[in-house]
Amino acid sequence: MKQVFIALGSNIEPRLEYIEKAEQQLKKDNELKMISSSSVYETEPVGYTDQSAFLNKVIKVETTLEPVQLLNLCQKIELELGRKREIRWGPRTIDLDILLYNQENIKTDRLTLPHPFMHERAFVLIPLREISPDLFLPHVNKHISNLIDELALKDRKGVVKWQHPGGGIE
Ligand SMILES: Nc1ncnc2c1ncn2[C@@H]1O[C@H](COP(=O)(O)OP(=O)(O)OP(=O)(O)O)[C@@H](O)[C@H]1O
Ligand SMILES: Nc1nc2c(c(=O)[nH]1)N=C(CO)CN2
Repeated sequence: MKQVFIALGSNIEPRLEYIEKAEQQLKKDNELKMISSSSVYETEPVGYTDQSAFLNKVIKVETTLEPVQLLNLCQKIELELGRKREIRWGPRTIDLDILLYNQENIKTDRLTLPHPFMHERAFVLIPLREISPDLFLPHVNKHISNLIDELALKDRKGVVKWQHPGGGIE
């Protein structure tokens, strides 16, 4: 079994539904077991900023799927949930990014692991620290908490635990 972290994001309504459906689809796969799941965070858009706020979370899974098989599964779920590739870093019903696959380093046309931007994205690091507070990232030689400390304050402030408008905290 390989330990894998996956980031989920959505900024087209119903955002929470897209995230929950993607998680359910992943859980359905026989070769994948859900280990833990962060809270849902509401996050300011990064990169292309003229778009709605995202909901983001990070999950930890164990899987016997090879990295490319896991990417295929993630992309199949993105397609099923109506994901269209229009603007780079633009609005999306669902985005599934593989952050880490064991400690493997991979660089092919289709897949880069660890995810090339994960160490600089507050919307990834903050939920990731919630479920893996002692994580060390060999590819940047840093602990997760050091990476978060190094983020600009405004970037950290752009990531807040999301309150479901109907009541309880997610
Ligand atoms: N670790 C990874 N996880 C998911 N996709 C990856 C990864 N590494 C490379 N890719 C490739 O990235 C391509 C573009 O993915 P996508 O359209 O989701 O990018 P994006 O989410 O807009 O931007 P970003 O890559 O900055 O998160 C995919 O077709 C996929 O082949
Ligand atoms: N807040 C936030 N910003 C983003 C996100 C995302 O998931 N959350 N995904 C992007 C492309 O992967 C680009 N920008």
